[in-house]
Order: sequence, then C-alpha cells, then structure tokens
Amino acid sequence: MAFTHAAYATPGAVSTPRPVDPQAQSAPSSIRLSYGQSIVKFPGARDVKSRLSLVCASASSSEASGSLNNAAPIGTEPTRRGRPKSSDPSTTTKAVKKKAEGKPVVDSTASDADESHIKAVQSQNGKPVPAVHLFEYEEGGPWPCSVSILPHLHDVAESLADYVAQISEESIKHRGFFTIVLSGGSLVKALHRLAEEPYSKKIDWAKWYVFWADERMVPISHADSNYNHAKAEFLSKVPIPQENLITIDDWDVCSAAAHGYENRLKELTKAHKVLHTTNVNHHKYPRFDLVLLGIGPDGHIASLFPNTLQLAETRRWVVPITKSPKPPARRISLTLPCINAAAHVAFVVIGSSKAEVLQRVFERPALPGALPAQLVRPKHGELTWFVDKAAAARLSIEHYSDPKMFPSVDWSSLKETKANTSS
Ligand SMILES: O=C(O)[C@H](O)[C@@H](O)[C@H](O)[C@H](O)COP(=O)(O)O
Repeated sequence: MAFTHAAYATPGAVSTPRPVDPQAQSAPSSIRLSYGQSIVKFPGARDVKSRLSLVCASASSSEASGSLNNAAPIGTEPTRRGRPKSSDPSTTTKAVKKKAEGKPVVDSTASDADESHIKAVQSQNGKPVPAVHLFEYEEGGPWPCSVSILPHLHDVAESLADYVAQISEESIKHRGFFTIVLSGGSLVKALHRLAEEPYSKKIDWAKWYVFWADERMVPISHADSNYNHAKAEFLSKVPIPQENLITIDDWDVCSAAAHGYENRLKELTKAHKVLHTTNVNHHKYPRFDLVLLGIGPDGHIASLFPNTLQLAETRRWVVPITKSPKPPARRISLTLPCINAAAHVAFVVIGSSKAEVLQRVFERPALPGALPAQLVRPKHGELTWFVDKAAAARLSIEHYSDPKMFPSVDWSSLKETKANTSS
C-alpha cells in the first residue's frame, strides 16, 4: 500500500457545520419546512476551513490514485471557534510547490503513461521522500445554496425540468448555446419530464451541448456507459443533434481518455465559443451553464471518491481514475475546480438509500476529502439541491437555528457572503 499516514491529529481541526436560514436573521426561531414546492434557502453546512495533508510514502505514481485512509491535518491548530488557525498562504495548496532542501515537491499537473495524473515525489538527492498534498476548502464561512425538498420523484422531475428549462433559455438568450453536464446513476431518470410538453416544445434543443461529469471506460454502447444510460432514459427522446453530445471516444486507456476529453473541451472553448472559460485560482476552467450531479452513499460525486488524490487536482479539467470503489474501476471524471467553475451546479438526490449520506453532507463535519460532495462550492455560481422527501428524512432543518444543535450562527459573515453573492 502506497499511502501511510498518521491518524487525524485533532478532530477539533474541523469546525462544526452551521446550517442556518438567512430568513431567520430577524427571528431565529425554528424554520418551518413544508414539503411540496417550498424552497428552503440556507447557507450550506460546510463552514469549514481546514487543511488535510496527505502524505505519500512512495514515489510510485501508479499508486497515487489509491485511496488514503488515514490522513493527518498538519499545521492546523483549532482556534476557540473550532476553526483551524493557520491560513498562512505559504503553506496552502497554491503554494505547495516550494523547493527547499529536504522539502517535498508536489507536481499535480504531471500526467503519465500509467494513468496517474499526480506525480507525488521528487527529491534533492535521488532518494524518494514523502510528499505532501494539501486539500483545502476554497472559502471558509457559510456557503449559500438552495434546497428544494419535494414529495416524490415526479415532483423532483417537474421542479428540475422548470429549473433546467429556465437556465437553458437564459443561456441561449445570452450566449447562443446551452452547455449541460450529466452524471451517471439515477439522476438521469429525473430528466424524463423535460422530454414532455410543455418543455419539449419550448426548449431550443439544437442549441444544447451535452457533456458528462464522468464516464466509465467502456464502449458507449455498453450497459455501464453513462452516455448509453442517458441516451436511453432521456437523450433519445429529444432532438439534440448527435454531434452536440460530447462523448468520450477513447475507452482503452484512462489517461488518454482523460486527456482526450479535456482537449475536446478546450477545442469547444476556441472554435465556436460553445464553452466559455473562467479563471479559478489563476487557472482557466470551462464555465458550463449547468452541471447536474448525483451523490453516492459514500459522498462521492461524478467519479471523485472520498480521500483520493484526484480531489486535490488544481489544474486539470479531467482526470483518470483506475481504482474506483464503485464498479467499473476505470473511469474519467471532471475535477472539482472544473465543476466549481460552472454557473450552476445542481444535485439530484432521490430515495431513502440517500438519507444517511445527505445528513452527513449537511449536518456532520468532515475533513476535506472525506466527503467529496461537501467540496462542491461553485466559485461564482449557484448551488441547488433537488431532494425527495425520502432522501431528506434524516435532515433536521427545523433545528438549524438552534445554537445548541448547530452552534453559533455568524450573522455578520452571512451578510457578507450574501452581499458578495449578489454583487
Ligand atoms: O457514473 C457514476 O457512477 C456516477 O456519475 C456517480 O457519481 C453517480 O452519479 C452517483 O453514484 C449516484 O448514483 P445513483 O444515483 O445511481 O446512486
């Protein structure tokens, strides 16, 4: 096993999440949640600014795609409020490439033949040295999102159809195209309503470009293919030109497929400006109009799984995965910064089997990397959750303003976040 590391140094390095209702500012009593079309708006539960250091003991890049089960936050000292004190930029992810004697150097941009995109170790004297990679939440403080809790799958489908149709219309009006990213799994079922009236008639399907957040390394005709699944459930029922379905052509070698898909996206940013780009932390990423995500029982999104180095990617748009815990093992996935560069990101979460993970995402602190869904924080975009009643069963939204359950609502930083968002 390539990775070894110390256990978590201190659970206090991660603050307790603070989901709150902005509307409760004047009357922070309980939030009444009525199921149906009501939308509960509150900042996300991920008020965490913490760093997680992953120590790679081996220089073998082929092992860099393995998972890291025990990782220690280093240099993070809990403050009185439970937040890590250190935010010294010289020790953050952005600055991790420091070269000092005996200090490890992480090159997260390297790619190689054995399908790993992260070269973990270099050394001054030729001997392997441990390398450190840092995960970090982009922002501390409350993270605004909208949560729509609906009774059943068909209500989710209706609400989602309205939402997608509206973003499609706005995007086509402003840019002439609509770029939508699909994931695999059950979310595609919820899209069927779009193929029916009135949506089917009013959407300008010729302007749609469809991408995949992740794809399994199988031919597109294979039952496991996310493209195939989306085609059967939704795409075959609407008149999107086949050439606007941006599929993964090469399914032999993960690293080649990841590069190929990334290049395809880059071409679309140049040729017809189908895709716009935006800068995130000084790197260019595509700005999709909408990314739709499902969530796995372990909190994975797309094919980004808990405690894997792919989560720490800071430059690539697409990465290979060779050891996915969810079969099939070989996949490619958009990276977190790529997802977070989108104008809109929406989760679709349906069924009682998602109740536990949804509760963990909203109400439990996790170290960065342990719950990838908590790392979805669109930098200059909007985050929305479409959840059915069964999946929401374990959420205790009515207690979100109770300081005993969800401590210390920081109203001033909430105002700041809202102001920034609206500017
Ligand atoms: O290709 C995949 O496996 C997916 O893109 C994956 O991220 C999926 O969206 C979730 O695992 C949820 O899937 P379910 O909704 O089917 O549980």
